[in-house]
Amino acid sequence: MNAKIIDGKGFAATVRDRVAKTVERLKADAGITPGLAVVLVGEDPASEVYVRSKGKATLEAGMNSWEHKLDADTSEQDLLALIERLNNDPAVHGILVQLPLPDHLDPDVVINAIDPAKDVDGFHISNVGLLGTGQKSMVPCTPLGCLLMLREHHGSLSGLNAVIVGRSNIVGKPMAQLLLNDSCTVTIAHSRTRDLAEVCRNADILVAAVGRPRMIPGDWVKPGATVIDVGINRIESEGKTRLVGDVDFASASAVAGAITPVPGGVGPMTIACLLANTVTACSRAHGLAEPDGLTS
Ligand SMILES: NC(=O)C1=CN([C@@H]2O[C@H](COP(=O)(O)OP(=O)(O)OC[C@H]3O[C@@H](n4cnc5c(N)ncnc54)[C@H](OP(=O)(O)O)[C@@H]3O)[C@@H](O)[C@H]2O)C=CC1
Ligand SMILES: Nc1nc(=O)c2c([nH]1)NC[C@@H]1CN(c3ccc(C(=O)N[C@@H](CCC(=O)O)C(=O)O)cc3)C=[N+]21
Repeated sequence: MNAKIIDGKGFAATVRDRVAKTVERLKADAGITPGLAVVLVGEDPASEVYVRSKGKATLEAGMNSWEHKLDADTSEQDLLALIERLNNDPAVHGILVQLPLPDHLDPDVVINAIDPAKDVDGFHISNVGLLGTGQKSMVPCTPLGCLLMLREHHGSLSGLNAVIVGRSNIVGKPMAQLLLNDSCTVTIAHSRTRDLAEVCRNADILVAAVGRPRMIPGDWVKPGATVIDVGINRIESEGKTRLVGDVDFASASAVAGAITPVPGGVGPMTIACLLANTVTACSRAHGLAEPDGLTS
């Protein structure tokens, strides 16, 4: 193995520490405690795990945390009523509605009901538009975490060829916007892309956000490239479930210059950035200076 392993877990601990220090300052100087409300509809086991770890991380950073667990058959009206209540609650600075939602709920309607200033996921159309035009917004946590790791590793990203595999609204598209804002030359690939292997081989920065276990092998990776593996896939191996990414780590790490592992890469950074966004939202709500190094 030649690649440097980008330690997302370690970097996330640093970000969380910075968040905790900012929270302490907000409490001491302004008497404000940032607060995050997470809404979970239904009983998806993976979502329950994420929601629990988000709640734990929020409390550890010294912030207030609220979990709203609703039945799988909750009506749109009831969910929108809860969001309205959280929008109007001054103690709540961030609202996250865990995705995916049950099929009878339209995620666009639900997300766009969140006050954009409290939309710590950065999924509201206002935030998407602000990011797309290079204005101050709330930035989606997973792409923000990837960007912070890339900047930490490379310094400037200007002029680098970035290829993102995946065009979802929550990962691929905002990742492309952020890398474009940092002056990368950006290609977004997806399931209809022709000769994906060749497209990937052109990447100085390769971001995989597909949801297919170990889909990207080492011979798609340009020697020395930086590989960011967003994929979180649960697979059965030797009678146990384990997590693997969208990149075949064994072969890719022999070629890449640097690579994020799964677990311990992008996932922990996502949670750290959620905390960072909550503190940013709180600071903006009170007209206070924003914490340094925690936004795009
Ligand atoms: N670490 C973290 O914090 C997070 C991890 N994830 C993980 O990241 C992965 C992606 O998530 P998400 O963006 O929500 O997924 P989506 O399913 O919404 O999007 C997947 C994308 O991959 C593309 N794709 C599918 N198959 C292929 C293929 N064979 N070749 C090329 N492209 C393909 C799809 O193309 P098309 O549009 O053409 O269908 C689509 O654009 C998942 O494993 C998810 O669990 C997600 C969020 C946070
Ligand atoms: N509104 C919304 N916002 C999200 O940000 C959101 C969402 N919905 N739905 C689901 C995805 C997925 N996601 C992850 C967060 C942390 C880890 C994480 O911490 N992973 C650990 C491993 C955790 C484990 O062992 O299961 C790691 O990669 O090391 C993974 C995935 C956020 N998402």
